[in-house]
Amino acid sequence: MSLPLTVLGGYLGAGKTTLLNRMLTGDHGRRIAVIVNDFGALNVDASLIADHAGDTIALTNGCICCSAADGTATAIARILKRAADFDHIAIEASGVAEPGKVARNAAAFRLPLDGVIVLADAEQLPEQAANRYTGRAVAAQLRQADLVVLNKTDLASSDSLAASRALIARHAPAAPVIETRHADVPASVLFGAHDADVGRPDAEALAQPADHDAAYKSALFERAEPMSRAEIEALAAKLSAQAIRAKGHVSLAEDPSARHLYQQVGRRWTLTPNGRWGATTPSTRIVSIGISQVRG
Ligand SMILES: Nc1nc2c(ncn2[C@@H]2O[C@H](COP(=O)(O)OP(=O)(O)OP(=O)(O)O)[C@@H](O)[C@H]2O)c(=O)[nH]1
Repeated sequence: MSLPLTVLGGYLGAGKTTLLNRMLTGDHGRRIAVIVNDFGALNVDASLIADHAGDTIALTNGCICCSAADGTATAIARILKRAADFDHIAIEASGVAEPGKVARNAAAFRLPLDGVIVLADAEQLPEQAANRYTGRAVAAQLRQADLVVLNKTDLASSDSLAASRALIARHAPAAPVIETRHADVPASVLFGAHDADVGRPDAEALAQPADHDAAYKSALFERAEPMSRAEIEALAAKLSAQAIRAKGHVSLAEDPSARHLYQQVGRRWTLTPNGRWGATTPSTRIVSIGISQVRG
């Protein structure tokens, strides 16, 4: 029995986990097995994924379209052993992965590809596309999309929204585009994104070797003692100057019993309560991804 596969791609912080959670909690009755791949040493995404009727398999340390491709194969094989328990497989690729390559790696299992959905950050896309380090990856991701979700329209200025639309039209001219806040895409659009008439992975781009593990560096900031809000602000200033994306949990001195979630995309960061520590020893662990390493 084979299960339809959806690959969620898109650059670091574009909203893939947010969209995945919508897929998992949507009122569509499908039981979804999930494979998530975080680039850094912590699989923060796995801890942010909503409760759902399927399984979540987390793959860390490497990008699943290149070095960790074997991990994907093992994860898919594990899911297929219990295929009767699921209706669908969703893979959230890391933010630096080429989702078309992830879909191609999964093709060995003869899973029907339901769609490659690529998220784009309406606020940051123009800058990411113009950046000499990130531009190629962002363009390749868009070219591989069956459906583009232009997300974070609430944060984007009218100029960056217009520039984002133009970039998508250039790199993914055949793909339908849906503009969203907080990846609010209806289930009817989420499933069945792959249509024979729309864009498909760019064969030339897929043939090129990728080595994202060499191009990007991930660093882990760890602190056992609780950190004050002022210390977090100072850390955020440093991280946002050096890292494209950072996320992790924070032990906040001002609110020691609550676990806090640090999320940073580009220069924008948030710190929000995220459950309690429970049996886990409170500590701060933030993984950052950038072109250069960040040390605490
Ligand atoms: N304001 C705003 N924030 C958003 C929106 N979508 C997602 N976010 C926030 O942006 C941050 C990154 O979202 P994620 O869904 O984790 O992004 P991601 O693509 O999974 O990130 P990586 O896996 O690290 O590449 C989180 O803090 C989200 O809550 C949106 O439309 N508007």
